[in-house]
Amino acid sequence: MDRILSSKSNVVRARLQFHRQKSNSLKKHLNKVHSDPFNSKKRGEFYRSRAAFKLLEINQRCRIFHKNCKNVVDLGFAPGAWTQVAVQCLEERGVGDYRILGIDINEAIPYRGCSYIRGDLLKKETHERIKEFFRKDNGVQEQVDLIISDMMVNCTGHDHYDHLGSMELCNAAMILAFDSLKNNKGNLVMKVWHGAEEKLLELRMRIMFEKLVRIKPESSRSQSSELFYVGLKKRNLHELDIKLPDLFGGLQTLETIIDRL
Ligand SMILES: C[S@@+](CC[C@H](N)C(=O)[O-])C[C@H]1O[C@@H](n2cnc3c(N)ncnc32)[C@H](O)[C@@H]1O
Repeated sequence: MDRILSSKSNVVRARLQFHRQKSNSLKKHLNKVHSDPFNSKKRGEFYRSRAAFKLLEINQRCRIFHKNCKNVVDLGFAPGAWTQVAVQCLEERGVGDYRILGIDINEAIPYRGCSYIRGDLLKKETHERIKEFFRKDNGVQEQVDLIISDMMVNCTGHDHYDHLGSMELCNAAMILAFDSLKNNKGNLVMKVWHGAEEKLLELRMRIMFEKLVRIKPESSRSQSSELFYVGLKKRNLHELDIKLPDLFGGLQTLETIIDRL
């Protein structure tokens, strides 16, 4: 009987400890949310997520939403805060005839005046659907002025895996940029998860764009490994005789290309 009672009280003690731990971690989470100055609900803003503030900061630094920016692709659209920022900034600049296409592997609710396609950017079929969207009725293919990518894989918590997943998504965004971004004008914003393969990505971006800016926005949590690469003014790679396989070559190939730019 005594043994049953003591094992029962052990169970009760363990339960209490579990609830205490649970409420401690919940408290920690709530503290983080409440003390976050970029929590959009706290700021009474209308954005669908706090991600909006990162893009606002990037735009402040790089002026990506200018008056000649009309065709925009938002990769990793859901829940849609970056598209909200794009609409707001373009309307403020007086751009009325913009076309914004959001792409996400997950289901999402489109934003007013914008379009959305559910698709995986790692699949060729999604690239084809994006091109189709910007093809006019007379068959003329319109080029894109700006690609913004906030895509990220589901974090495993293992930084290196997450980095490799992010690199794959960045490469897919760069392939889209290679095919669809306007020469001598087009810009690309890309979320990058910091890690070992970043050097390759940086060289590719330096080849593809006249200018590369790396930004860690204040609104991005300091403990997070994310940062943003902004490529400004896409070079005319066709004129420079640089093909896609060259761009995805190894370190030595990339350095040789950079030397002759
Ligand atoms: C950080 S969230 C984007 C937040 C968004 N920028 C906003 O402002 O609301 C990252 C998104 O990338 C999407 N994503 C991840 N892998 C993808 C893929 N292969 N193709 C398309 N979207 C992808 C996820 O579904 C997720 O919605």
